[in-house]
Amino acid sequence: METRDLTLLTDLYELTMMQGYFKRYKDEDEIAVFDVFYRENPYNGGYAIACGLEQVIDYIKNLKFTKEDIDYLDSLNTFDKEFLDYLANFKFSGDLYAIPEGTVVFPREPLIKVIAPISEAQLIEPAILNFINHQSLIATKTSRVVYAADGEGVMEFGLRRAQGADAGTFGARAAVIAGCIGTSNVLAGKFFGIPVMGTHAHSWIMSFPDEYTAFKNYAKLYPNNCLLLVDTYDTLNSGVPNAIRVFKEMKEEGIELKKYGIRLDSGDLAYLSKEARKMLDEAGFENAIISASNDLDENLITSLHIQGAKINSWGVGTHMITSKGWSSFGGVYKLAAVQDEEGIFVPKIKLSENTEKITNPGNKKIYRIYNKDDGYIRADLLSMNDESYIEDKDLELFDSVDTWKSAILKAGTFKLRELFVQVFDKGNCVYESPSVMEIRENCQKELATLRPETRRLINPTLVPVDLSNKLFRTKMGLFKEMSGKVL
Ligand SMILES: Nc1ncnc2c1ncn2[C@@H]1O[C@H](COP(=O)(O)OP(=O)(O)OP(=O)(O)O)[C@@H](O)[C@H]1O
Ligand SMILES: O=P(O)(O)OC[C@H]1O[C@H](OP(=O)(O)OP(=O)(O)O)[C@H](O)[C@@H]1O
Ligand SMILES: O=C(O)c1cccnc1
Repeated sequence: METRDLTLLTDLYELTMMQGYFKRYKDEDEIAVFDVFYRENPYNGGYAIACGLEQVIDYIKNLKFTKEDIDYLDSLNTFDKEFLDYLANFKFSGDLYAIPEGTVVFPREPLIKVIAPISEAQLIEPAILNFINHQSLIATKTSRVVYAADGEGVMEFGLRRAQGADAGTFGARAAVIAGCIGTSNVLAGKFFGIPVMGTHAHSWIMSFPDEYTAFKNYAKLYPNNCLLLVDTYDTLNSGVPNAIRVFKEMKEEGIELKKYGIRLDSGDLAYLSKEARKMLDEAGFENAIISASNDLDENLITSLHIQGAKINSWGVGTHMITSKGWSSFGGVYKLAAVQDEEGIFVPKIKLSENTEKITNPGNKKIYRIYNKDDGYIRADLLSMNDESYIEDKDLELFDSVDTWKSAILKAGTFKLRELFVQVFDKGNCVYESPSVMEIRENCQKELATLRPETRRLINPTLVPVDLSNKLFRTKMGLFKEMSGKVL
């Protein structure tokens, strides 16, 4: 897709702090480590899906203050000439590490780590959080809807109800990554190379003198993709009989309908789908698809399955694209370390009355630990960047919240994988994003590494995100040092 200049997509306080850092350090900024992480799984689920990295990459690659940007900032009467001259030559010069898109992730582990001069790292905070928070939320919501659909295709229909054009378009990207088979959003199809699909609206039926004529015209025009919306007048007395009449006539005329069936968009979807299934089967159209839409979400789809609904294709819009019921992913960007004169990263901690909100200090990395026998994720391990762990040595894990809890994993019972990939090296992009359809495929594999008990929609078993011995000791040391101290 075309690149956009989003350099001013930041909060004013980042720029005012930047000017302060600039005056303080002049030639060489202090190098800082910032972590992007979230604290609570959306919908009280068992996981989230990391999404939005490609947009972070595009944004950072295109960071550049234009003359118009500088003139605008000048007009705010807040920034001096020396600082504006510095901005005019600004380029991101830092490193960035990330968990690849489509990976399942858990609370309190960094999805992205930025190591950069503090002013640069500060500027990019809001945009990074904007991309990651939005797409990770929609991807996580979608994976729940797709889970409920249990192998039946889910089409993303949300554009018209999304909170703006970006939400509709990047939301469609996230939805396809998390398992939707396609989207009705044509711009998203063009930008991201994802399948576009759909049926037709009530207006098509209403524009003809009668329902039969509307169906017939549609079927003749689109014999390869002919899902007829049957609820405009009377689903069982008019819509389904007219659809069957058209399917029969097309057959008699020797026109093969490839993908065909009906869409239900109102009324009791369980009852109507069962009745429609009987009518279609009796007429010899056993392979006709029955698609349903109308304010669906994971709970309604689950309920419709329990009710024995004969629906085998789902169109989901409003509730998925707006993540109804969980309005924000809640991702944050927190300082974890600063580099001293010797180049050593000095860990920093943010205290809180709420132990869950105390940050994990230091320049860190993440190991994912899989059970050797069944391949499921056993835990994630946050460690300091200079530590390394191997599979043939026992592994000690400390709980990151209830720090008195620890466990030892026996060597040979687990497999390890480091989650971070390097994305920027001294300002140069060293990572190529896979295509959206490749990320989608990878996401399916990722979801299969979650135990069914973690994937379920209600009261899932949580995956622990633990600390290494060194990180645990660093955290405790800083905690003791800082608490009670008036700073
Ligand atoms: N069998 C069912 N069990 C639970 N919920 C259902 C069932 N069938 C439909 N629903 C849901 O009930 C809600 C209301 O649907 P209904 O069609 O009655 O109202 P509506 O959307 O206001 O109708 P209309 O589109 O005709 O204005 C929708 O979210 C729909 O998905
Ligand atoms: O219910 P959602 O999950 O948001 O799915 C998208 C909805 O958008 C359309 O309705 P709309 O009334 O906008 O247009 P229509 O005339 O095509 O039904 C469609 O028929 C779905 O009901
Ligand atoms: O193609 C469809 O059926 C469709 C597209 C957008 C919204 N609702 C339905």
